[in-house]
Amino acid sequence: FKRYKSISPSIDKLHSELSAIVGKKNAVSSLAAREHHNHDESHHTGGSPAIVVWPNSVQEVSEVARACYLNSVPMIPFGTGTGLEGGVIPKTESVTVNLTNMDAISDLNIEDFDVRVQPGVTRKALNREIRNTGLWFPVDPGADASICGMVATGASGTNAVRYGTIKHNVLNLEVVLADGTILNTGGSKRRCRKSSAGYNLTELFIGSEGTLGFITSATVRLHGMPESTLSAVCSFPSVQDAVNTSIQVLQYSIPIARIEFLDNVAIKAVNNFSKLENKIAPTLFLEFHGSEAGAKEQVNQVAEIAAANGGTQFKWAETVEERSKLWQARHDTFYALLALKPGNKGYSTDVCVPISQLPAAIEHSLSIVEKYGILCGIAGHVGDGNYHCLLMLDSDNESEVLRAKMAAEEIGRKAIFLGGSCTGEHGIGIGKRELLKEEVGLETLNVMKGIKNVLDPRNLMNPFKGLPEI
Ligand SMILES: Cc1cc2c(cc1C)N(C[C@H](O)[C@H](O)[C@H](O)COP(=O)(O)OP(=O)(O)OC[C@H]1O[C@@H](n3cnc4c(N)ncnc43)[C@H](O)[C@@H]1O)c1[nH]c(=O)[nH]c(=O)c1N2
Ligand SMILES: O=C(O)C(=O)Cc1ccccc1
Ligand SMILES: [Mn+2]
Repeated sequence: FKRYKSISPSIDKLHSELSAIVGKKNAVSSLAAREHHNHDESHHTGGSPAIVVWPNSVQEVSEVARACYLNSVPMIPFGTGTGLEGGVIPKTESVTVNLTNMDAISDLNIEDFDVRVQPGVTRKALNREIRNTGLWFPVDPGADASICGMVATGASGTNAVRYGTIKHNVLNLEVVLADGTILNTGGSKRRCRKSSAGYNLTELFIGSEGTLGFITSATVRLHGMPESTLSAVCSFPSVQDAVNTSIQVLQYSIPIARIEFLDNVAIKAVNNFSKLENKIAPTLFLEFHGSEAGAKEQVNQVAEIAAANGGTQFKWAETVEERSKLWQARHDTFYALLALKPGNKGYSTDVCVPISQLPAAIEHSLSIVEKYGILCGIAGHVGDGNYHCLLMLDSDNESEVLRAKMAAEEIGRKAIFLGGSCTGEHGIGIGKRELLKEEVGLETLNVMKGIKNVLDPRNLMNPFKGLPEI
């Protein structure tokens, strides 16, 4: 294989220093390693890292950070690379720190419903490990992402309407700062449900996208498995009818576990990709958790609301297999949509609005994609007011790339206008830095920059991501 030819001699010096810390085979500049770490699952592109390192412990992460810090070389934390905002893509000559070798699950406290995971632990791996405890970890982005990566992006998924996002499920974080300092955001060994002690540094790191430091372990909450789980699909005459149903379900405070919207394009894509036979119509995928009687009561209430909005009778996923096929199809919607136009890339939007504004926001998004002539499928965690338009684009078609970018920006801007956010769960990454400014305002942005400056004064942690330029 070809070795990386550094543009600065300091990279070669740093490479030997890193090899001394993590071992030669864990500090690599081969083309394969560099290419493996030059993309995520988004349409974003950029460069490759100069060196990739695989530390095996928090001490090694700290020493790696210290070496990069002293050599003034940028660092990029890398989880499972499933991000949708280009967060792991180098924009400058950098060292990528792949944290997946650190994959311990420890401190499982069944009575307290909590556990500690290192960055190599994915949400599925954790759930496999604890399957016999009667507990589970509910935060479920479509991909089998690392839990620490989910913390870094402020992720959520289909269960958030009932169980919260990652933010509501983190109790403490161990982090390594750019200069190698190791700290616990809530204090060493803290794992209580509540604390009013000092500033909330745990939340500061949630959604920090690798720009403040490395998350080297997360203490997260677990939940009891429900006694009864019922899943169903319901289709509606219009997008508005489906969305109104989800708003009313929330207004009645029905503790629904999952309420996911797919538009016609997404349903067609999912049918093809996952071999399902749903009616091509605006659709809700639903799930109810509770005692047997409790789940049934929720079903009756939601069925009544759906019927009042013109919804069809529920089509039930009867068996465990059918149920997991249904939710796997929902989790694969991104790839199902991409498969509609092979060779195309998907530009995903991720707006989140107050639920009362969902109908206006979705209607506006549909008018924007029509205006720009972009093929788009919509999938949404409508119970949270969060939905994604996947804008399909041929990356060789300059006009289409530009039109998709403009459409995504207008969709984000409208959400901000409606009191919402340009990103509910994917993060700012490379593409939404200007929207962040519009969303939070200059004063707030300046405080963010001040915090960044204190934690990372040399701007070495994942530069050109998250925040607009300092
Ligand atoms: C098909 C499909 C479906 C979905 C999604 C992706 C795909 C491909 N996602 C997006 C993605 O799974 C989500 O953003 C994950 O949180 C990313 O976790 P990774 O470990 O892959 O982070 P990845 O390695 O991609 O990194 C993402 C960002 O976090 C930083 N980072 C990663 N690990 C870190 C660590 N230990 N310390 C510090 N920084 C770190 C990186 O530097 C980067 O900026 C998603 N998301 C979502 O919220 N809801 C959803 O429904 C979906 N659905
Ligand atoms: O499936 C999801 O919820 C995602 O976040 C990924 C995605 C993005 C855009 C369209 C469909 C799915
Ligand atoms: Mn999503």
